[in-house]
Amino acid sequence: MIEVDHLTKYFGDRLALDDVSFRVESGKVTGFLGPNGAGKTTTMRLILGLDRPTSGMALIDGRALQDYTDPLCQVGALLDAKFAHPRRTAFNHLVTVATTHGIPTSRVREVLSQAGLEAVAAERVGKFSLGMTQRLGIATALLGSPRALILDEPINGLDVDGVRWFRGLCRDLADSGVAVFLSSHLMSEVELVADRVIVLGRGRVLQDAPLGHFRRGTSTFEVITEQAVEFVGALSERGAAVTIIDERTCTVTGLSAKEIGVLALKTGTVLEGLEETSRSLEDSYRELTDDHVEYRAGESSAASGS
Ligand SMILES: Nc1ncnc2c1ncn2[C@@H]1O[C@H](COP(=O)(O)OP(=O)(O)OP(=O)(O)O)[C@@H](O)[C@H]1O
Repeated sequence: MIEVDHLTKYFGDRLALDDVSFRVESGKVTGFLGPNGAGKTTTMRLILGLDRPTSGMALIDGRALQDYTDPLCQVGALLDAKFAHPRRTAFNHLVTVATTHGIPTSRVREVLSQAGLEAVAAERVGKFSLGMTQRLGIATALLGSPRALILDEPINGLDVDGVRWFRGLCRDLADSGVAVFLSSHLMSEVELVADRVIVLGRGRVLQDAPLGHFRRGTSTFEVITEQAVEFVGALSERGAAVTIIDERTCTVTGLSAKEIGVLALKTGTVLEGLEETSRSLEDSYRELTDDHVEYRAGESSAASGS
């Protein structure tokens, strides 16, 4: 398990992380979402001991990563897509990392197979597409059979096959007890693989919940009735948010289907239609982070403090 405990990080006078705490549990895939500049990479670097926090700490199964003698067997990481020397072959890159960490070459063949890179093992890394480079980065992270995996934007550059492969890999690793922690700025990527989602905005945790929680918050119902005018009044009085579509149709959020049905019964409203029309998870994630976006198209510099 990865424990992040009250991490705060300043770069000069710039506050990048503000008292961030969460857990990444073993046996689960945890998505780490947030807009550009939210602090995802900074958090991952602090967990890996690549930067020092201003305050707080990050622990892997109760100890800082630097305190382990076999860090590669504790945490495998992919932070930078340009991690390998471009003139090395994929095989040689993996062998170099393996031998410097006392890992046998047989493990290199295993991770090449896991990453679907056997056919290109003898090719130079410099010729790899972004997707192949991501696969090699993930293979490298897997070398030490680690108990936790930290992957920064791993889906970036993967094609449809690659995403399917990655989803299966994450599931298998989590099922074998690994704590999988992966970042993205897109909910559409994270919802494919994650059990739990942590949303970061401007250095703060905005949400930390199972994926299903995001789905629950997105239920909208389309209601069709000849008595729409009266029923809209009753729905609003009951605290629902109602949008009138036409004289017979409205959409309702904030109530369950059962609550809408009971209200219709009580008010003598004949419902001709009651259908759930969920918004996408991406919509609810955008809504959550909208006030915390640091960089937007058309803005020349980062907004601050608002
Ligand atoms: N070495 C550094 N020096 C100064 N500021 C930094 C440094 N690294 C990160 N920052 C700042 O810290 C904040 C968080 O950056 P970080 O890269 O962690 O965000 P992120 O969520 O990973 O974003 P992205 O999705 O764009 O990679 C940003 O405002 C960034 O400019």
